[in-house]
Order: sequence, then structure tokens, then C-alpha cells
Amino acid sequence: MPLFKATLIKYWQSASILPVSQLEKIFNALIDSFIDNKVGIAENFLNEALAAHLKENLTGLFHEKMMRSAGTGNDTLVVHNKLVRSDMIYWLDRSNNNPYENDFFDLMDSFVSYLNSSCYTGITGYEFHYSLYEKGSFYKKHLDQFGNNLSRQYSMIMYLNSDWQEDDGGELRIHHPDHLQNIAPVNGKSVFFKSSELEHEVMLTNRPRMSITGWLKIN
Ligand SMILES: O=C(O)CCC(=O)C(=O)O
Ligand SMILES: [Fe+2]
Repeated sequence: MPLFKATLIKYWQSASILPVSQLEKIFNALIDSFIDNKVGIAENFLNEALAAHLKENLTGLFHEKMMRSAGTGNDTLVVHNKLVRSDMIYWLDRSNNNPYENDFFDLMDSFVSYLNSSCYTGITGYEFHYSLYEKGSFYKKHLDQFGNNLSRQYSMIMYLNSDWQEDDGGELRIHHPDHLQNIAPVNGKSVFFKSSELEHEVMLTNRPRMSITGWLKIN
């Protein structure tokens, strides 16, 4: 059995959520829209149950004061600059032994296997953090790949916000060479783009805005 099928089935069994063909459909939606538009979008990449549990994790971390204000730059040069970004983050890790976080990682393992086998992307790792943008927060225009660290290949964001309204703001704004694209941070939606290519920003949000943000990497 090809590796990606095996991991797809593992996710299906562990999360008891979607049959393999459904999962492939969602992965294909993300990859096909990425190929067509440079920005992949898949609605319901996270199913409602998983999104709700991850959101519960995030709000729990916030109330336990575990979330830290995010920096800009890489590990050796972290500049905490509230004028650039004002979100708070917490890194996901299998060693946290959280069942829903592990379901999320199983899903990402399936996606990476599928991406590597269908697009020869050669991804060897990833990193993801929870993000909370409190009311009034934003992240100014930036690129996700740092000058001295080329390991981040693809940026990927999953949103955890039910009932997002236009007035809530907080869109992800992608700066294409010839136009702007605004994407609402709607529950379960995933966005996927090349980290070195597309500048983007998070517009000021009028209500708490939650997500999981990460990068698929090569070493
Ligand atoms: O949350 C988003 O929509 C984008 C976040 C982002 O650009 C980042 O964390 O680098
Ligand atoms: Fe970014």
C-alpha cells in the first residue's frame, strides 16, 4: 500500500472522521486551487469536531497564560515588535500528549505524504503554532521565509472561528503582483501558499481571531 494511503487510513481510524476518499477530495481541493491561483484554499479542511477541540485547546492555553506574544525573525533574532504583529502563539507538539493535537498531526502527516507523492515536493518536516489575535490585533505585510533560513517551503493556516462576519475584519490579505486577495478566517478553512513567494498580512481584527499556523519544511 502506498505510504500516503496508509497514513490516510491511520488518520481516518484515529480520528474516526472521514473516509479516505473524502480526505483525498479535500487535499485535492487545496492542491488544485494552489496550482491554479498560487493560493490553495480548502473549506472544511478541519472537520467541525476537530476544529472545536483545537479551539478549546487554544482558549485553555490562553486562560492558563501559556500563550506568548509572537516575535518576528528566526530563533536567533527574535524581535518582539508590537507595531509589526500583535498575535500570541503556542507551539503544538506531539510531546504535549493532547489527543486532538495528535489527530491534527496525523492529518498533517497524511497531507504531507499526499503532497509529496502527488507533487514531488520533498517535504521532510513541519512546525505549527496556535495563534490568537485579540481584538485590535494584526500582522503587517511580510514574507514567511527568512533571509538566512530557507527551510520553510509552504505556509499553511487553519482557521478556528465560527460565524465569522464581514464586519469582524481580520482577513488574510495576500499581495499578488497585480491584485489583492482577501480571505476570511472562516472555521475549518485551510490556506496554503509558497512561503518565499507571496507577501501577506493579517488585517486588524474586531473580535478574537484563532488559528493554527505553520510551515512545511525541507532540511
Ligand atoms: O493568520 C493568518 O491568516 C496569517 C498568519 C501569518 O501570516 C503568519 O503567522 O505568518
Ligand atoms: Fe505569514
